[in-house]
Amino acid sequence: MAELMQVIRAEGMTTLLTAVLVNPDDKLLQALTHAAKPDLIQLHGHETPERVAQVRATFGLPVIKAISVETADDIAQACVYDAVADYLLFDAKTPNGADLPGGMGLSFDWPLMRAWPGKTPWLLAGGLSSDNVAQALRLSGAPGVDVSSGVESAPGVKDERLISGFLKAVKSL
Ligand SMILES: O=C(O)c1ccccc1NCC(=O)[C@H](O)[C@H](O)COP(=O)(O)O
Repeated sequence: MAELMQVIRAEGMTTLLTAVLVNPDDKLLQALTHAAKPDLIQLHGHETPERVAQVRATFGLPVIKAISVETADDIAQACVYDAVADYLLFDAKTPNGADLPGGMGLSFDWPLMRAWPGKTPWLLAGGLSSDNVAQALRLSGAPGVDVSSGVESAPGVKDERLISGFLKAVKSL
């Protein structure tokens, strides 16, 4: 973690701590927000717009709602979260039966995001790396990005060299 913070500071960036959770109940959220004091909560499961609003109101933190995307219809249906979540994270849909709903290095068709009509600030995620992030930003029009496995040297192992390369690729645009 110390090395990671050095890399981020060396790139002249600040950090916010985001708690990423899948369909959490209030008990888990209570324990986590108390123990880790995150700056944001990311909901990466099947949370309804009502549940997103409830989490926001109950815990007093900004909420990022992840939207799983495979087709244009998935993006159109995300309108129900517009102005409910503080941020939306458009991520690739994982296959049925996958172990995780995110962090799998899968991409979706980036130009589909050009049809997103919402007003909520949003991020693009899914299969990004220093090699493709410029193209992803250009094709999707995303105002920001999120990355996980593209900066890992092995599953779950973040790599400071890959993180630095990713940050440089984004900052050079
Ligand atoms: O990253 C995980 O391991 C993960 C596990 C369960 C739910 C969500 C998870 N990640 C959420 C993210 O926001 C990832 O950064 C996003 O899915 C992009 O991942 P990747 O395609 O590996 O860059």
